[in-house]
Amino acid sequence: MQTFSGVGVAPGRVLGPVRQMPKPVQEPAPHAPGAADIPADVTVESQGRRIKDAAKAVQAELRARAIGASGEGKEVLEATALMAADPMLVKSAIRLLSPEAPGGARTAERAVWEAAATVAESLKALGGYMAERVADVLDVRARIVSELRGLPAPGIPASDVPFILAAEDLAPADTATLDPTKVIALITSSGGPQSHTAILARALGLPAIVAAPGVDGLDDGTEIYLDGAAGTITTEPGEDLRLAAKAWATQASTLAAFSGNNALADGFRVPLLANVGTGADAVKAADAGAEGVGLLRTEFCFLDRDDEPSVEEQIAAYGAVFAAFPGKKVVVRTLDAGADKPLPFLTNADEPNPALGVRGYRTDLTSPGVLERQLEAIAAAEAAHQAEVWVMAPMISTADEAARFASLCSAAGLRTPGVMVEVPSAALTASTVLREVSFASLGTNDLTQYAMAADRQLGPLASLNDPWQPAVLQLVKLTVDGAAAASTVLAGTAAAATKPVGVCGEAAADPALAVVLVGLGVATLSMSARALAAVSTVLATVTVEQARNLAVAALAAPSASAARQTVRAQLPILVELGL
Ligand SMILES: C=C(OP(=O)(O)O)C(=O)O
Ligand SMILES: [Mg+2]
Repeated sequence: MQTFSGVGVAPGRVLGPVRQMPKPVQEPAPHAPGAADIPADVTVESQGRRIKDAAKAVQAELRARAIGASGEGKEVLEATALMAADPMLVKSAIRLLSPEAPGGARTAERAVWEAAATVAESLKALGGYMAERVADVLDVRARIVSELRGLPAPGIPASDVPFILAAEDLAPADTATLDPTKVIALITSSGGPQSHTAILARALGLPAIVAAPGVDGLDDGTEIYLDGAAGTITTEPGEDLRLAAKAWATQASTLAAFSGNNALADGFRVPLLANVGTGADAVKAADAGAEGVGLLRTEFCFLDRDDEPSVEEQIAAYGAVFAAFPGKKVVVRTLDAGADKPLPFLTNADEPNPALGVRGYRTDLTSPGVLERQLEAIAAAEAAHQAEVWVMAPMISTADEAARFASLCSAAGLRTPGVMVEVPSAALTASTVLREVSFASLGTNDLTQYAMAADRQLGPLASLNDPWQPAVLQLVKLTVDGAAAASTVLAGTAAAATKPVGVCGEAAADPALAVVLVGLGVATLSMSARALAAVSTVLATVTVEQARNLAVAALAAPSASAARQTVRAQLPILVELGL
């Protein structure tokens, strides 16, 4: 028996076989003309056959997976399968094997790599629908090269049986193909509690542990037990752990669904909203009872793009979200590109320190016009739907930035501008920042990383990267107090109404921390739809006065773990529900 420990980021106790996420495909070395790395018995013909066979094998595999898939996933697999046997790709790769090819003969792997790059370039130049196929060509290229090398195909492994996905870390793009009926839990050797692996796990309701060194070395098929609340992983689980997993499965299915009208024990209303990335997410969130959307991560609509989406494409993407929430609030966040979410048309991949770089609202400095076009699209989508649209900018650091963003919103006809408070300077100066806008939403993921100077993606810094850190709770309090002060200063003016402060960082999805946030004066909580039921069930057990007392206790604690323990000890429902 072996045990591993990491940081539990999504609760749940499950048992199952491990499947490792294959490592990303490395670019084959360029073949230097005249170099003797192609053995004499390897003929152009034999290499050509290898390429054809590899392309056919990839196509057959994708077709087989398409048969078992449905909806959007099926379409993607079918389109990629077609691309795999594209004669243009195979023929141009075979041409590059010849010693007469410009630059000399290549290895089969290198020939496929370069031929696909050329196909991708020409598709990109054609623009529109063709340009959207670039990602498929590059995916096919990686699959054919892996097949030639005898390595497993890149991406989330296909499997007929449910499994626990192990990886070093997951990129946001990997997550598009993750099938929650097959992947029952996630474990990673690196990644922090606020990394996108963690966010995804919570969105899908999958138990997850990050920063567990060694788990990326577990053999495929090894049976493990994991406890996502405790952050522990055990191989060769005994009868006691099997029973624990069974008990959790029974309990999880009995948690009451969210009623869609969240209130504390004394009737005090705290609307629970959802964090979404696409129209499909929004539909699921509405079905789960979300009272609106507290964070539409617009960059998630365009993560696979390397050019700016047109205004029409944006209108369609945002409209799909608004359509799911007629008459309800939808808070749209303008593009938050950079650091863990690069968008090639906005961010520079060579920045030495991307988390402190040109990201979020700051990309307006280097790519002027993109923000205005996005606001135009949001306003047009709003006009076509019934949702009550609020708009906020990510990574606002100063009152001047807030004022400029508000004037851009007003020029676009958007009436409710706001800011994310995720940079400590914005929390510290909330009383002036909030004078410029109508609301704030605390992004506790980034607020924690910047307050603690700890990269949110780094496993070894996970204990610093904890929103229970009293320093982070102080910044939440300063923001709420600043918003109240801004409202008082503006008393008697048209902008005097109380400026609401919500939370849309992952802190809101932790039911115990949600109680503290409400006690600190936060007006709304936004989270992945999966967390709504647990958070509302726990909030319903406290009055606003009790929540305030727990907030005082958490603020006074000397450490994150002491704050967590103090509060959890007062919330017996957590143990009852296994949270
Ligand atoms: C909600 C947040 O935004 P993201 O996780 O997308 O950076 C945050 O930083 O808390
Ligand atoms: Mg953020």
